[in-house]
Formats: sequence, C-alpha cells, structure tokens
Amino acid sequence: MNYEKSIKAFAEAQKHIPGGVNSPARSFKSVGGDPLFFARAKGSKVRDIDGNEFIDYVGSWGPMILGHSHPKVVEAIQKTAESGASFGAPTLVETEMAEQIKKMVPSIDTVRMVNSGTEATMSALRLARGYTQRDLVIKFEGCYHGHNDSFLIEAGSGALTLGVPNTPGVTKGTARDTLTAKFNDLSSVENLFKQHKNEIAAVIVEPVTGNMGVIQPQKAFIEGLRKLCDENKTVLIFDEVMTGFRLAKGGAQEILGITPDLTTFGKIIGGGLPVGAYGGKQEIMDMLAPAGPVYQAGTLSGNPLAMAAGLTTLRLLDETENFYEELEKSSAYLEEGLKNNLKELNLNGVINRVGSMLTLFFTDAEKVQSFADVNTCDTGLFGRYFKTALDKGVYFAPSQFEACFVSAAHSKADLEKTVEVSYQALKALK
Ligand SMILES: NCC(=O)CCC(=O)O
Repeated sequence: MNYEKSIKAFAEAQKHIPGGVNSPARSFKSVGGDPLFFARAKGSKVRDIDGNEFIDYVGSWGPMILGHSHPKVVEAIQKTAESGASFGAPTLVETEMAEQIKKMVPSIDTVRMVNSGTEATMSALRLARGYTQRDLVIKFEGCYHGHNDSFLIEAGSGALTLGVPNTPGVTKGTARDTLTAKFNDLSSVENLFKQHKNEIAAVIVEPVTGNMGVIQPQKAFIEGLRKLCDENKTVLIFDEVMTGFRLAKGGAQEILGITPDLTTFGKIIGGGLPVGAYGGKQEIMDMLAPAGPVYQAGTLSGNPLAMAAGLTTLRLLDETENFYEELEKSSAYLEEGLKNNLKELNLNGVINRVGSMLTLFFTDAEKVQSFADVNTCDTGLFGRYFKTALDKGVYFAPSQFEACFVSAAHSKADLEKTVEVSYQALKALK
C-alpha cells in the first residue's frame, strides 16, 4: 500500500502538534513508522487520506460498537445541531440519558455526565475520597484509568506502550497516595489493606482489563475485591470505560455478577462524541455538589450533541434483538480463526477474548492472566505482525497492550478476510 500522503501529513503535523498527534496511543512509535491519517469511515471500514481501506478493529479505541457513521447516530447529531450545540443549562435529554443508563446498569442509582473517561475516573476518585474521608487509592499494575495524575502510576495503555508507566510531572505526594497491587493476585491487595488500615478510600479496577491487553479476572479475585472493600468500608470502583455497554448491556459487572459501589463510563456511552459518566450508590452520589459538598463541574457536561449520539447508541444496543448474542458469535468466529492460524503455523501465542474484546499476545507463556505474563510478550514480533496486517488491509490497534474491538458492522466476509490476513501476517514472522 502507498502511504505517501499520510507520511507527508505526519511531517507537517509534527511542526505544530507535539509528536504530531493529539493522543500518544495513536502514534505508531512502538510499532515503527508513521501513523495513518484517516479521512472517513463507514461501518467496519476506515479509509486513510491515500485512499487505502482497512477493516478496523480499533473502532476509535472502543466507542464504535455499532460501526462507524451509523445512520441513526448521524441523524441524531445532525438534528440536534440545528437546535444549538451547547447551553450550559439543563436539557431534557440529560435526564433521558440518565434513565437509559440506569435501565441498562442496575447498580447505578444516579449518574453524573462528564466529557471523557479520564474525567469520570478523576471525579469518581475525588468522590470516594470525600465520602470516606480517606486519601489512598489502590490501582493495579498495567491497568489504565485515563491520564489523571493519580492513575499514571504503573499505568497501562499508551503509557505502557511508550515505556512511561510512571510519567514525569506527577508530584511525589500524589504518587504516594496511589498504591499498586497485582491483577488476579488477591493477596497483593490484602497486604495493602493490612498495611494501611482505615486509610484506603477506593479500589479502582478494570474488571476485565483492556489496557494491558484482555485479561479475564479470576472469580476468587474479583469476589475477593468486593469482600475486602466491604470489610474495610472502601469504595469499589469498576472502571467500565472499555467494558461498559460492550460486554453486555450491563457491562462487565453483569457478566461477573459483582456490584461495584461506583462505575465509570466512557467510549460507547458517547457514540463517538466526547462523553464520560460516573454513577452508583445513591448515598455516595448524593455527596456531589450541588446536593453535597464534593465539587465537580463542567461547561460541556451533558452536552446536547454528545447526549444525542450517546443516547441513540445506547438505545440501539438496548433495543436491537440479540445484539450481544450476534456480537458474541462474530467475536468467537474471529477467536477460533486466529487460534487455528497459530496451530496450523505451529506458532506460540495466547489469545484472550471476553465478548467483543480480544488480544493476541505474542508470548511463549501458556496463559496470560497477570501483568507479569503480559510482560513476557515479544513486542518486536507484534510490531511486524501489525505492519503486515496493515499492508494487507486490516487495522489492529498499534500496540501489543491493547484490545481489538469487534463491532456489529463486521460482516462474515470481514472476519474471514481478517483471519486470512492474520494467517499471512503470522506466516511472515517465521
Ligand atoms: N487504551 C487506549 C485508550 O483507551 C485510549 C486511547 C488514547 O489514549 O488515545
């Protein structure tokens, strides 16, 4: 494929935008080469400015579960724009949105809209601290909760991919208030609770991880977190920015059967526009201003355009018959195909999939269940695999430590082509 225009565009962008991108995760730094500049997208496909078309498994890093430019979402945005883009005053659609979220996620008593997943986790942590009157938070190595200072400690996603899990710029004081534990290792959490009795405000976790690649929590681990939080009067926060409305109507908490105290949302909830939200137990949420003393605000929070896109998306997910069953079938087909490829080529690798989130780990390990397992991966091999797949028309996330997202727009033909391209890309590694 010819990427001439993207290469030129990146050279130009670098003169004006730090590193040429507005979010590091979208650079191709870890896989080598220049990122592609996209011009348009429809359904399962994205097109770059050179006119190349790709089957897309990034889906804007998760939001596009219905596929790109879904006609109903486009219509909702267009219609809403005619009535005014932003008022900074209440609108009816915000209550409709809150009702829709509550209907799909039963643990939500009330919910506050914000503008990104980062804002959601930042605000949820402040609320948990205000509620418990404690300072410390436990997060897990390799988990990513957006780019707030408190969470850029042993962080996953782009921070891990680019080798900066602990970024400069976070004060020592802030870093001290974040304790890190090991995902799927309950004893690492128990130890922190023992060492810091009555000091831990919150435990935050991606209930199914996506930001170090996909890892399913072991039952004893996730149940143990709930129990430890109950025993210690600590707020359990599920960060469902990736998993919310994706793994089921009610997200990871529905499939795991665990009720968190607070949940954070992003991505799908905005239907492609910038939206985040956090919600949960009434008693905790009532601490938020103006009802309570914990302050959190936003000019664009509950923005009408964003609400229109998000609410239309959530309603389609809620009302389309067998939506999640069909998505499961497509995703299982992809998993099966990729597994067969590894087997036929006699290559090592682990494929973790939960619903429509999937990661192919380039590792000799038998299983990937922990951050230590993730760190056994050969990122060089991944980079070569990624590039061959790209050249053959399949766009996976440009990092070993991310999930592929399957959407409802991926057709049988798309999935078949992806399995074939993946075979060729794996074969090229031998
Ligand atoms: N794991 C990647 C993301 O969730 C967000 C992408 C970004 O930071 O641009």
